[in-house]
Amino acid sequence: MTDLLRVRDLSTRFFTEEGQINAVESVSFTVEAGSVLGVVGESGSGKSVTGLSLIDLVESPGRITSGEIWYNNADLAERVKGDQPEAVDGDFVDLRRLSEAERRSLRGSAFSMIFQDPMSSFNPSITVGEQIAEAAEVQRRANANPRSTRSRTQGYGLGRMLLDGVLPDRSYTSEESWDRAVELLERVGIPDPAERAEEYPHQFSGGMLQRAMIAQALAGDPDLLVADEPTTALDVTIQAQILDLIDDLQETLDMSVVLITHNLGVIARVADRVSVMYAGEVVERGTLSDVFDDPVHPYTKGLLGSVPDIDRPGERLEPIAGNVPDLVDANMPDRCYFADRCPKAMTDCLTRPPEYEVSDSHRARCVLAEREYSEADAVPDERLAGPTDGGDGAPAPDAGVSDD
Ligand SMILES: Nc1ncnc2c1ncn2[C@@H]1O[C@H](COP(=O)(O)OP(=O)(O)OP(=O)(O)O)[C@@H](O)[C@H]1O
Ligand code: NI
Repeated sequence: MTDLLRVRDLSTRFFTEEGQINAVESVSFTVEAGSVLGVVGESGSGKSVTGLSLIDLVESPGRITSGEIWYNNADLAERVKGDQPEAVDGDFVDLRRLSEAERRSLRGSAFSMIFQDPMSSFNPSITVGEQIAEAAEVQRRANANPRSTRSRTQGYGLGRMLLDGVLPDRSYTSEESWDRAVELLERVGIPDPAERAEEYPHQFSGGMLQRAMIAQALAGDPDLLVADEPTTALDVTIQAQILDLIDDLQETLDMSVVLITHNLGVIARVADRVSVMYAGEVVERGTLSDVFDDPVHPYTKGLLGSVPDIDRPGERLEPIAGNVPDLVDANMPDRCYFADRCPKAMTDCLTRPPEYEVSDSHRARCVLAEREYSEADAVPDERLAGPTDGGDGAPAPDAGVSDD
């Protein structure tokens, strides 16, 4: 299977008054062409910021601070090669080394995104059909003249992303784009699409509007759709329908999907590959079966509810008690970020673990990929979970930890 995206050591930080927040920390993963990558993890683990980073939508005070995002696109590689040979490797282009204008021109056409709340993607005072036609129109014009995608900011999530603006009336969109909008609405399963296209967002149910947002995201025929909690706000039956739709579109349109969710059931239903995020890092990744049937990281096992208590009776019976670290750089311990919550923490875990290779397809940022758990090496509890260290990264002392 060919790769669509190869993400290497990507880090995204926010520079806030509270300090530097390491929202995404040296993350690597691959998105295969024509497949679904599920990104799962607790709230605050960096899933959304990872998705935004992929399509270059991180806003101030945040920015990508390092890493590479290699995108497989032979035409783009050919176009860029002359000016920027260092940004090209075969058919792959490192998006991070492209100009702002070049990256912008890929939004909507190469990459698109949908969110949890479709209402935020639509302007309430413009018909749904018109807004989808605008997205189609922008892509049509961009395709005609790839270097001139203009921006007009107005502030509706997806619309803004796709066209950076809302055109004031229908005269700006062509008949062709309107027809395309109706076709897209039909494609996402909206009955009577020609009539529904004339309606306003508030006339759509939540599920129907979610479908319409997907239609809008598909207007540019993207290679990659990033779907951030696309079904979280919907009731269970509708959730299943939307997931099936995304799965179906992924196959018939031969695009790749990055599906962000905290729901393992959602992942199990549609993902081919899985990245498990914890505290801004990908702690385990692999095929669905690598991660679900053969998890290595105690965090993954905890998420799956399969950490056996019998290994350490009487201790941490809750699979994953405690909270995700706050990701403020100064508070991040110089040890495995999960060690404080881990039922299998060993002295090895007092240094930062690399990503270990479990198999060709499977990686885990945990020493248990290499060795068995040993009771003899268990870390004394005083060295974990206490107040954060003094900043030099040394573990807290073994004795004399005060409780105040
Ligand atoms: N605009 C911002 N300014 C400052 N910090 C931010 C901003 N956006 C995100 N963060 C921080 O980045 C970290 C990762 O957030 P992110 O939204 O990616 O988590 P998530 O895994 O998507 O969580 P959830 O499941 O709740 O959506 C969090 O610590 C969050 O506070
Ligand atoms: Ni999120």
